[in-house]
Amino acid sequence: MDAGQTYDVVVLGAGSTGENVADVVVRGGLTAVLVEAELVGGECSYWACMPSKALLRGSEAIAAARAVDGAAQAVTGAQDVAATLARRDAFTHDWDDSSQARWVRGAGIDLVRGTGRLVGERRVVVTDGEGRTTRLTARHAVAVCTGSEAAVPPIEGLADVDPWTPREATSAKAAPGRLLVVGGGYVGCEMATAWQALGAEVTLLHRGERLLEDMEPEAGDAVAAALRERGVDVRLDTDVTTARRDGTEAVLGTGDGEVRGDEVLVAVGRRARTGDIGIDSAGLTPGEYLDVDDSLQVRGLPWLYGVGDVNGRRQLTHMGKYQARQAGAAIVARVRGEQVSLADWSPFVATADRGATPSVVFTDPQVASVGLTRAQARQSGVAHRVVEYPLGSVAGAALYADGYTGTAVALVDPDREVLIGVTFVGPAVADLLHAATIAVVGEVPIARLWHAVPAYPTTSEIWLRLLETWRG
Ligand SMILES: Cc1cc2nc3c(=O)[nH]c(=O)nc-3n(C[C@H](O)[C@H](O)[C@H](O)COP(=O)(O)OP(=O)(O)OC[C@H]3O[C@@H](n4cnc5c(N)ncnc54)[C@H](O)[C@@H]3O)c2cc1C
Ligand SMILES: NC(=O)c1ccc[n+]([C@@H]2O[C@H](COP(=O)([O-])OP(=O)(O)OC[C@H]3O[C@@H](n4cnc5c(N)ncnc54)[C@H](O)[C@@H]3O)[C@@H](O)[C@H]2O)c1
Repeated sequence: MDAGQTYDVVVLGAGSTGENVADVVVRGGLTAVLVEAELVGGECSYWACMPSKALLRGSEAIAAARAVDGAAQAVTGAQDVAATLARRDAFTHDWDDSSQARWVRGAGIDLVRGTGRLVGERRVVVTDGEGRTTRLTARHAVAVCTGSEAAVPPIEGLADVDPWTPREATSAKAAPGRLLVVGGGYVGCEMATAWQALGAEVTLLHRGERLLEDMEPEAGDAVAAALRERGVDVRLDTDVTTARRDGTEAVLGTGDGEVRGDEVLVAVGRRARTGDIGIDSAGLTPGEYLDVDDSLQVRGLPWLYGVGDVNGRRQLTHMGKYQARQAGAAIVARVRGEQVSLADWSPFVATADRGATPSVVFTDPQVASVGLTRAQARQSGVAHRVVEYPLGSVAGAALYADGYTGTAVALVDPDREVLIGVTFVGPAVADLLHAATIAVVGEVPIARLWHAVPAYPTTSEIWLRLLETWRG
């Protein structure tokens, strides 16, 4: 054991969240160390957002060209799978984190490689691959940013089929012949889209009655229809209860009989990566999400913060980075003895986690949403009026793709006349989303939105159509 080092802030986990906590506190004049067991950059850079979107982008570009008469005639060949995988590898830097490690050091943050564990209040011990240990003490705060890992459903025999987790699905070196996907959420829908386009025969097994069940129903319906049109066998209301290998084949048992494939991707959500990080030394239960307040401080432990996927609030890269900015600001302010307001929308709290979280599912069609869905508004008793409009009727969308079909659903608070939720479903709707996020977060009155004039002929004219529909 070395003599140990002391920093103002010790950050456990150098994923996108941890990197941002460290950066914000160092910019605030504190010292910080990042502890990382695997790759600096975490899940998003190497096994999640970046590789999955790189896998999806090629077929999306081809579909966009095929949807424009005149351009479609130029698309005469098939997608080059090897080149697509090579482009994916370029985005992950071949799973080499040296450029991100360089950024960390350049930002004035120290980096200790190895597995960190809490061993008491503000104390962490890091063990590297050779068994060497480093003791770290935080003067002010430890930020736990250890993320999440794939949840494993209780399916009898599942371990025997050696299933893919999202990590294998985003880093595979070749398309499987037949891929069985269990789970019809974000990962299931995106990876079914990607691997079908790259040559696999995909069966998507989803136990619910609709894909993307937490979103507006138009989303799951449109994505299921598009997947089926591309040849994916989408089976809804299908519970997988058993799994086994029959020679090289994977066999999944469902209420409707057996399904056979070469690989199985299990995509049924996440669990907190807190199982072996010593949180029991702080009186917390290993394996559970960290219970934090809006400044991301663990309740009852003022020196401990839980930021990003590890608190289970919103498991999205941009929300982890947002939480990191808010938590970092709160840590710096508390060290300076300044007042930290926990009021909604203060500089120290992650209010947008509740009711204003944007997300995009990068299927084709895409699903871009922020704020509440109809079902969420109903469940929480929030007064709302629904305004809908077909996206394909907007001139910009019709120009974008022949036969463009899509939907916009907006929820308006009828008393305050502000937007509380917006969902767009359609090709290339991702970049429509930020305007909606600004309207929801800014609580921009409908009367003022009439002055936000969309350029003609862009798909953003959907805003005008929604306002006209609201007015009636
Ligand atoms: C397939 C897939 C696709 C996704 N696509 C998107 C997307 O398009 N957009 C989006 O916004 N979100 C996406 N997400 C979600 C996104 O990946 C996560 O929300 C994000 O990576 C969480 O970041 P984090 O820093 O909190 O955790 P992580 O990225 O998991 O980082 C945690 C880090 O902590 C390290 N660590 C853990 N324990 C220890 C320890 N004891 N000691 C030292 N280090 C430790 C880990 O090695 C890791 O580097 C996707 C997720 C998946 C699975
Ligand atoms: N584009 C993006 O932003 C993006 C992409 C991928 C992942 N993510 C993030 O990662 C998270 C994890 O993605 P995910 O798809 O694994 O989770 P998810 O929560 O989106 O979907 C999981 C699905 O699995 C089903 N399920 C749960 N337990 C099951 C069981 N025992 N058997 C069968 N089905 C079961 C659920 O009903 C749900 O439909 C997402 O919630 C999201 O936060 C984001």
